[in-house]
Amino acid sequence: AKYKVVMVRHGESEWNQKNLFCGWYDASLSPKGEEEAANAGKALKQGNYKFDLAHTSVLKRAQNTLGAILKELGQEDIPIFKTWRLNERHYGGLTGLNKSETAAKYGEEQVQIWRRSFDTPPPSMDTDHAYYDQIVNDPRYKDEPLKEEFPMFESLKLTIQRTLPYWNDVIIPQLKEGKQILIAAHGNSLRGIVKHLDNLTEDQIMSLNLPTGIPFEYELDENFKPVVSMKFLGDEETVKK
Ligand SMILES: O=C1c2ccccc2C(=O)c2c1cc(NS(=O)(=O)c1ccccc1O)c(O)c2O
Repeated sequence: AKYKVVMVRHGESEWNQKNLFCGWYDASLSPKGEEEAANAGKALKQGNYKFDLAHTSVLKRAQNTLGAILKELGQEDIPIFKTWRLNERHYGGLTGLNKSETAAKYGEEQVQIWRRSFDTPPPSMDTDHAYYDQIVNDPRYKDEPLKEEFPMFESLKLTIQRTLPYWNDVIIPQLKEGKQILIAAHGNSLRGIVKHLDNLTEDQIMSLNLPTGIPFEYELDENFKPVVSMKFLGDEETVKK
């Protein structure tokens, strides 16, 4: 195929482990997540992958997944682009809540509505939220997003709408230049790219849960249409999961 691009969802975070909505909170990888990241690097090394550059989010669980992979590959010196547009979906006021707290606060039926909907947003993260200051005042966001576009909540639709411009305006031109690219990001930002590439419906993308720490490859034709979609890379055992 004319183009290839490799993507990987970051390894398990400490908040995934505790089943908390994480979103824009900058949680660390759990020990398991670190191991998943190293295994992803081993799988890519096995496949003899050579990257020219990488893209990731401004969140350390994705950045550290990328770092572990590049360390395994011995390619730690390639350019790394970090962008809020590849961040995880912003879960607004649900950030930091677990399953029972969410159901207790909003009711089971509201949870089911949120789970099933593409464009129903969670409640906003208000200024009194425990993590509001830590997130909004983070120096990483000094230049962007702009004040007026800084999200306080996101539906999956809104997440995809702010991820796709980065794919189209930054990554596609680099693919056209012949760059071999690795993207280490989050479940929902990667859903946006996958939905776009495979022209999936809202229901199809909502039922797709990308596994953590298992790289997958797209092979694209000259019009960036998939010739091979989501080919998982890894040892037989891992890929079979
Ligand atoms: O409440 C939500 C939700 C609310 C607002 C936007 C998106 C979602 C959402 O995407 C979601 C939810 C719950 C669960 N399962 S859960 O009810 O077991 C659950 C709740 C809270 C924290 C983690 C849990 O696993 C999911 O698997 C989801 O994908």
